[in-house]
Amino acid sequence: MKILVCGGAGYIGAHMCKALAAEGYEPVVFDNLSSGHRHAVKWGPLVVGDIRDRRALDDCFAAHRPAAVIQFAASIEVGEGEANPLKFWNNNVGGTVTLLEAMAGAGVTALVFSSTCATYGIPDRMPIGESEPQRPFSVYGETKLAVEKALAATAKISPLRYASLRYFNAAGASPDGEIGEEHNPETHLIPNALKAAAGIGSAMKLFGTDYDTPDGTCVRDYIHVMDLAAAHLAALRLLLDGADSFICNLGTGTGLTVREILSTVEAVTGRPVPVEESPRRPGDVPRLVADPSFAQEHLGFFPQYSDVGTVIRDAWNFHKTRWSLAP
Ligand SMILES: NC(=O)c1ccc[n+]([C@@H]2O[C@H](COP(=O)([O-])OP(=O)(O)OC[C@H]3O[C@@H](n4cnc5c(N)ncnc54)[C@H](O)[C@@H]3O)[C@@H](O)[C@H]2O)c1
Ligand SMILES: O=c1ccn([C@@H]2O[C@H](COP(=O)(O)OP(=O)(O)O[C@H]3O[C@H](CO)[C@H](O)[C@H](O)[C@H]3O)[C@@H](O)[C@H]2O)c(=O)[nH]1
Repeated sequence: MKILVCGGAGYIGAHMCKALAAEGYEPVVFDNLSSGHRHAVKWGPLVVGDIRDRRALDDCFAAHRPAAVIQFAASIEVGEGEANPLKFWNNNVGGTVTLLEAMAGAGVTALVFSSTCATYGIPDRMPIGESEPQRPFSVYGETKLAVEKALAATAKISPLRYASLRYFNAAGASPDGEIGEEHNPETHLIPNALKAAAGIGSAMKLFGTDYDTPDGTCVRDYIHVMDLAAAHLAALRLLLDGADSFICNLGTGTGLTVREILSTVEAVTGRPVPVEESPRRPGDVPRLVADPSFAQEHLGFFPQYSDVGTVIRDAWNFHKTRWSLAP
């Protein structure tokens, strides 16, 4: 059975394709390679195209006849969204709307969508449940929330059924080191800390040490990309079996501070992480931790890889090879 994976040449999408292939599905990647990598597409065909290009999508649906779509394609760098909001509205909202139109045209009714904890903004309660108000703090979060609204409205009047998965912080890499996180520029904490530990570039900037958290640094809920892929598979299976639409947080329920991550990076790599304490990064919120109860009940989702040592060991294993460091 073919599954169309939009954004499948990117970080999470590539891990998804590997997981799909391991379960006997054929992932067809549709990606414009704006931030993804041709070398990360290994488990099925790559169609180079843009989700804003209706004709390219129609041709792809006609050629491959996928049973469902998983939609990762987006602009994801929060700071870039503040500097260039129209790029984010055009790509994240315009692109996904065009994809929905093409799906309707092709008669494909099942969609798994990458949403984000960034749609919650600064939450009133912690951990964050799915019914927490959504008041995004960034253009990026606004665009993801807009897509969620487009999905809800479309599902009301059409056969579309969707799963909107609100990820917390994706991290880690395939345990065999075959694929991993290769954003450029990289803004995420764990790869940046590993880079600093490896002695590549200058010290890592630690953004904000005066938050109201146990050690003054931001708290996040890090989820291994393998566990994310497993949750997508579970969501996909439900939709293929005819389940109704649903919205689901994907996190572990455990919050870690930036300093806790840095000390685990030092323990795993056996190297110090040079740090430059810096002002708060605009758009960061102090604390984001998921309530994973619904994912547990609905998807049977119990992370297998997301303890922080495994997350960082797998990421380090991938980057060591990429940076040609001695084993
Ligand atoms: N990385 C995280 O921690 C995180 C957290 C929450 C949500 N998400 C969401 O998960 C998804 C995947 O994130 P990622 O970290 O793998 O990002 P990524 O940048 O590695 O992957 C995105 C992929 O989409 C492709 N793409 C972008 N615009 C496109 C377009 N118009 N047409 C076709 N392809 C296009 C890129 O080339 C890339 O391969 C995104 O939607 C992101 O918002 C990520
Ligand atoms: O070089 C760095 C990188 C990050 N951080 C800090 O580490 C924490 C985590 O930052 P990340 O950039 O790794 O992750 P975010 O929580 O900012 O980002 C996550 O949430 C975003 C929305 O807020 C998007 O969804 C994004 O894709 C997802 O990874 C933050 O306190 C950040 O300030 C640093 O101190 N130095």
